Amino acid sequence: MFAVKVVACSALREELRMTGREKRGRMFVERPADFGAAESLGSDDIDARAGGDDACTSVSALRRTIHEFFRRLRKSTYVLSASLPTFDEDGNVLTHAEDSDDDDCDGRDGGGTWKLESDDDVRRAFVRAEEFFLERRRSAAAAVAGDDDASSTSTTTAMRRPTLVVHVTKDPNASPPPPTPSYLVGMPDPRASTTITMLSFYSFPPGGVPDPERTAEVLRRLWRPFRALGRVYVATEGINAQMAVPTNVLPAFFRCCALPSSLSSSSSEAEADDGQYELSNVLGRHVENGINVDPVPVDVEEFATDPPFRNLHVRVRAQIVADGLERPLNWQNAGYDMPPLEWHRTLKEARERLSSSGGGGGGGVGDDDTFAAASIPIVLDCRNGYETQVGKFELAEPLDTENFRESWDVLRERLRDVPKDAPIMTYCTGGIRCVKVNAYLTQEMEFTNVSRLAGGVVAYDRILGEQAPDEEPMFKGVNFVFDRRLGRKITDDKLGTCYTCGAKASLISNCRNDNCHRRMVQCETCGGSYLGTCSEACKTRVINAGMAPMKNLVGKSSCGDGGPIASIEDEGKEERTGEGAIYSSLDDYSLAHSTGSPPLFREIESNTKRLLPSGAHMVSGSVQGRLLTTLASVSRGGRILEIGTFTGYATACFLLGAAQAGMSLGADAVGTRYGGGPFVLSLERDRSALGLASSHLRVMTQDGIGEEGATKLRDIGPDAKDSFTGDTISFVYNNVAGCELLRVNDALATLEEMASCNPTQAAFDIVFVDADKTRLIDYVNALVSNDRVLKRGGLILVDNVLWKGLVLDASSNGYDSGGDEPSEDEESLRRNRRARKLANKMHRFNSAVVRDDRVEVLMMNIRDGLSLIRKR
Ligand SMILES: C[S@@+](CC[C@H](N)C(=O)[O-])C[C@H]1O[C@@H](n2cnc3c(N)ncnc32)[C@H](O)[C@@H]1O
Repeated sequence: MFAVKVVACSALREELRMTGREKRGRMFVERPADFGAAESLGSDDIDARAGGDDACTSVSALRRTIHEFFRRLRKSTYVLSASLPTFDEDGNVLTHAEDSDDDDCDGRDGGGTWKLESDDDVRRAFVRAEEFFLERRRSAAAAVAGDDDASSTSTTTAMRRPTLVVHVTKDPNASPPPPTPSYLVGMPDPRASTTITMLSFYSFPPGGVPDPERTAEVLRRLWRPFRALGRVYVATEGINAQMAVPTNVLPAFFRCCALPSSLSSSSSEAEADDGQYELSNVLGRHVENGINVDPVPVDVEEFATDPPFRNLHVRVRAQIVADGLERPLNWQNAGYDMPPLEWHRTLKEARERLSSSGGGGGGGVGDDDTFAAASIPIVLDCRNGYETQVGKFELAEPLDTENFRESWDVLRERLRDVPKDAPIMTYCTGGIRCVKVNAYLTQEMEFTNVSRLAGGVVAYDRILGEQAPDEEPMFKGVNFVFDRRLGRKITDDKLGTCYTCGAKASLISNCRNDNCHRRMVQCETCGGSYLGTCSEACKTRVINAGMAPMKNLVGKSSCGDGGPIASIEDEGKEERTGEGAIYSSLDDYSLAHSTGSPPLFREIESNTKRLLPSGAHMVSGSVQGRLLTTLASVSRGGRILEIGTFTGYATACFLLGAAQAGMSLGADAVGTRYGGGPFVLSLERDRSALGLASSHLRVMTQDGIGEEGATKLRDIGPDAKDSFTGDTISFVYNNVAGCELLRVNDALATLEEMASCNPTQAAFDIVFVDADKTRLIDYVNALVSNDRVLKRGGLILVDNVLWKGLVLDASSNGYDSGGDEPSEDEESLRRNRRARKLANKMHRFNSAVVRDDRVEVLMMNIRDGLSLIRKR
């Protein structure tokens, strides 16, 4: 590759509105395979060779690469010229032309530059550049050899490419660019805006969007000059947009969206026919209720730290709101679009009528008869349950759906006995969902007096604030919105209940543990103390993962500032499986879609919590347990060695897997320690643990792993801890797999002994190292130094290799075990120091084992980290 500096002249930059990044830079041009041999050639040879080469060195190849580089460059509007870089006397690359903003555009055929008009010009340019580069390298080398004082800076700089500077200048003969569209004339630079405005709009144009792909393309191009970000969906039924636009260009943006027929803004030859495309058919006058603008713009710095959108995504979708309806309805026939102030008045009067009739009043919802007697409309909140939790209109009934598709069944049920002429008023966040709801009520359910809040709660909030600021809003609490703020406070009422402590609350957030991400209402106090997570477990995970501090959700005066992001895609997003379950995290989801653990294993876990609670966290648990069973079941011989039995959870998992392996291998005899066959040997030093483990395994082997065994396990009492009196105990599971629990003083010593002089014992397929985390490398060494204990090709499993996430920090700087944290008490300080020390050790082990070429390592980020180490 040739590295080439490319520079666009200022006139082009201005015309094409290039950003700093786009106007100059380095690109790479393919280099002919034998070009490097030029070093040994004289300049005549080089010239001769250049004529014969055709790889990169043609005008068209160069233009193609340049075109990719400057995406906005219009073909046939520019010319190319080249020059060599210039150097100062210290050897620094000057290349002043590329750094100057006032370079001219009238071609460069003097002063060290030459035109690139033919393929020969290009080839010669590269040859010249190569020759120049080699020459500089030779003289730099000579300078270093001949003069010890020659600065190394000078040497390296002289050897550094670019070898060529290519100037892209405006072609004076090119036809003039199309006129700037009227809406862009005089528009300020959007980069100069100090605030960003959030806005949303939708359109269900009569006749639909004729060509969604083409429309999406046009919108992308049309909105590019505004530097707008957001998510826009285009479907045959319409357009739905959530956007962030620099505030200083908003008026121009509105003018652009309202254009009757816009596309005179085409900026490349490929776009020449855009003028034919009537954008007014899909935008412009058909944007329902205008553009909903958030009245409180976001500061650019704040926006940049946590942007709700990173790009402008204009995507084609089957529908702009997924409705799940079997047949499409006519979205033009969707009841009365009630302006916000009329809506406000109607509700207020209804409230007064209701209270003077002795009915519910306040925020209550009466029965249909009371409402009918007082001529109270049925007000339906058509948002999902989680949106309604923190705010709603007085008198409104939530549909309480999990997703929009559920609305139809709920509406049928709710309105079954309601007279067809009863007044029904519907609302949602921005109005789009109610277009569909009201079309359904009108066309499928034949209601005749249906209205919807024009522009939804967002428009109501804005228009009431602008036009009737003294009115008390009929909407109480927080309006849930689908951008990073999640909620916008309309009144101080707290309608929600804190997920964590049960107090009244109105802040909505998503749990900061990415694996959980539960959407929840949480009070400020819990938001702070749980670091934006939903539980102690998630908080620990976030701390261990070293996540950046939470955005200041707490302490913000309104939900309109700060808080995590929810995507617009959440709207109508399905969170269910076909069976109707809802999952709050990926962990939950994966668990639910894995075969469950047998009932007996659940009881082993709960017995451990009950009888040896201080060590309960050490149990492998269901997900890892399933993995252990699976690995054992596919092992070559079903022979497993476990180091660290504790209460026998993993032992039981292995025993089940070993038996499965034995059955699929057609083993005809029970496996034993010395004779081979499916067998689990587990080493442990703690008698109480062994007492519980042996009780668990006895039940497993006698009563099975199902409900019968589980019920028996519940009867185990504390005395089981004293039941292990000898040194060993053996079991047989399913007449195929043997199991032995062996009490040892030190598992490492036992292992080293087995590895050095135990030829009679049959080797194992898998060794689970789950004890004594400080000497892991010694365990691995004992297992890989010969094949007496672990078969060649066998697996070593090492648990806790992520050490609660602390290995991350240990890897970046190493924990300072002497560091102190003034706010912590002595005990937690001591625990922290120990944890960090162990994290350092674990990190050293992980680093050493992955470099050991006797093994291959797969570290899995499950539970506390499990490494699968295969002996080569
Ligand atoms: C993490 S627990 C094992 C958990 C078990 N494998 C499971 O998943 O259910 C570690 C066990 O190793 C035992 N242990 C620690 N160091 C040991 C050593 N040097 N020799 C034998 N056992 C040891 C501890 O007593 C403890 O019961």
